[in-house]
Amino acid sequence: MGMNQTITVIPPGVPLTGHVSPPGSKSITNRALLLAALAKGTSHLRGALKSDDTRHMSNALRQMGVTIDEPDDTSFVVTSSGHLEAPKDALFLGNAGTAVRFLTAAVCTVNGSVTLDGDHYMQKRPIGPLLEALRKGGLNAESATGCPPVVVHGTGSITATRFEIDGGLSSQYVSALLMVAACGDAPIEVALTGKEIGARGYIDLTIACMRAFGAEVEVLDDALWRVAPTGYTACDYQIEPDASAATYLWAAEALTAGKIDLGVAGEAFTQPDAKAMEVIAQFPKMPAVINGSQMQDAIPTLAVLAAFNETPVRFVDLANLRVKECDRVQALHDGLNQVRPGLASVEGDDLLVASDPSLAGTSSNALINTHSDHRIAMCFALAGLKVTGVRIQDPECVGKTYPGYWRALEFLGVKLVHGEV
Ligand SMILES: O=C(O)C1=C[C@@H](OP(=O)(O)O)[C@@H](O)[C@H](O)C1
Ligand SMILES: C=C(OP(=O)(O)O)C(=O)O
Repeated sequence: MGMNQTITVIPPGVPLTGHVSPPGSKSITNRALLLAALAKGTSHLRGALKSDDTRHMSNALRQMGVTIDEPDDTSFVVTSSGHLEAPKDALFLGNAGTAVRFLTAAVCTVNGSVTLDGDHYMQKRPIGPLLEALRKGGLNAESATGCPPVVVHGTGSITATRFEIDGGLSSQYVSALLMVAACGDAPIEVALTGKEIGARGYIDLTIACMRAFGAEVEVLDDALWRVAPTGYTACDYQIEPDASAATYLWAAEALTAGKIDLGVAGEAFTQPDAKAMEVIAQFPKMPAVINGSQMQDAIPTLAVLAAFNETPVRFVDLANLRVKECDRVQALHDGLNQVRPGLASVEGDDLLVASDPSLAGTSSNALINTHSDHRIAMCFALAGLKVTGVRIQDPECVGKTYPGYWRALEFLGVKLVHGEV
């Protein structure tokens, strides 16, 4: 499989019904793996995601002396001395934003030099603000381009008492600093500067996970946190299913008027993208304006759903989507216009989806350039449930966060045709 491979989704013509569980949360798995690696002793992580992103995180931690066993498809058993050792080779982290950002801060605890690199997509994803914050905190972290590769020279201790971070481009910078802050020599304040950050819910996830591993985090106000120098304590940790993955199943259900049992109630999710459920439940009467800032990874799902809505939808506050695995505003625009010319337009960072309920049942010759972005592949498969002829390029890219995605659709009765371009 690769860039030349395609999957064509055959519209099922019937409501999709059945039981399909989304995999474990990527965001929580990568936080828990890191915190378990920073804790002395053995932690059992259950309900975890096994995918490219969590493989990159776990392999990097193994390179730094942490033992990670995988007794089954959804568990990691992490045994650590509580300290990360300098790795012999560079850490290769693919296109895993969480792994790159969280580890860039965490490896400041290493006594020695660490190089963190990713694939050519990752080498275009900005990390400058995080490096700047670490440097102002007295740490030595640099990159020639403002993107990976990053080189960190650690002394084995963190003497900073305050980190200041502009999280306007990515909330992951803030999460990264909060998590490493518990490993400081003294209490560390983490303060937001600059613009409002995107999905605050990811900061809540970070703090919840830190507390589960024994950290003490005080929320002083909505732009300031104080983290005590407790380090982390090993624990047994249950990871909830992935809310972003759930959005595709919720949307598939709405589009086909089906009934898909995810085995978990929407209200049970603590991840930001669970907010999309309320919007999906309104289909085909979705709101005229949808703000993407607090559920950014769900926007591709909602944008494709909007194409079948009764009325047009304007997606606003999407600047952050331009620095994801690809420029998602552009990729959604291009893909929707492949499905039917005129379906989408872009104004600044807003995406306007023209919407047309009569799109369902039509044919197209759409070839979706996914740019190897898992979310672009997964969301356009939804268009294929209603429009004949939608071909998704590089379908294996779903392995970043949802390796079982195509199997899940097949399990629900969707026929997929494999081909090549
Ligand atoms: O903290 C996290 O787990 C994530 C935060 C978000 O990134 P940004 O903060 O860069 O928007 C999100 O898009 C990403 O998939 C996961
Ligand atoms: C943006 C994403 O991932 P990350 O930033 O963790 O690479 C995503 O999963 O949609």
